[in-house]
Amino acid sequence: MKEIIIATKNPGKAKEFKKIFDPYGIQVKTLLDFPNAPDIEETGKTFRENAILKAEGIAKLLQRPVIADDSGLTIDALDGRPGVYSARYAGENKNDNDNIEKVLHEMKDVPFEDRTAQFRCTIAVTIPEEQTFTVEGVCNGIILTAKRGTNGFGYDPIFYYPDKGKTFAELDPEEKNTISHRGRAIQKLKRWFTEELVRDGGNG
Ligand SMILES: O=c1nc[nH]c2c1ncn2[C@H]1C[C@H](O)[C@@H](COP(=O)(O)OP(=O)(O)OP(=O)(O)O)O1
Ligand SMILES: [Mg+2]
Repeated sequence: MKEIIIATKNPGKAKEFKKIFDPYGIQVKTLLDFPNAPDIEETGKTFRENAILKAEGIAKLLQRPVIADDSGLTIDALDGRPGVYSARYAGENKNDNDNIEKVLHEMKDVPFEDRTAQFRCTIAVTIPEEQTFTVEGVCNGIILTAKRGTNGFGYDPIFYYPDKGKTFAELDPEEKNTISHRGRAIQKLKRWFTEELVRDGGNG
């Protein structure tokens, strides 16, 4: 079986990658399987810079092809915040719920029509001694005034997707993967992981 390393410590992301790669017979390992993996500092100003930092940092250590995902929420009424700070918006030791509460508080006076937002994901792929490339995915939605649903992770309970009439936390995992920023970015990698990965770096 082919195997790919995803340079993430986020269990929600790990689950989504596993579900998407499983039908292709590709086994996903994440940094949750490598407890000694270092924390790569996300010092970049863009999702792309941070995704590259994580993919190249871990590929260098493991000397194997590595994928990294840097993602987050950009809210128009907040001038694009939380953006690259999405994971630490309420502070370094805060959790998903604290981040949601901070966003809801900052948006308490913003009317429905101005609550537009985007989930954004950049995926970087590093092949050691060869190259790094990136793909991106975006998903448009609206920030609700209270949480709805219990699936997913992160900001999913307040991200409403009008086409489905549901928040991301109300969607089934499969349904989320077909429309999400991450699912869309992974779609763009499909040729790479169905052809190239199998040919020359899969460690299968
Ligand atoms: O589908 C999503 N549904 C809800 N929230 C999401 C999603 N995708 C990203 N997000 C939020 C979670 C976190 O607040 C930030 C990602 O930050 P980001 O640095 O990329 O990930 P992370 O620090 O959680 O794990 P890691 O860096 O080890 O991959 O955006
Ligand atoms: Mg992170």
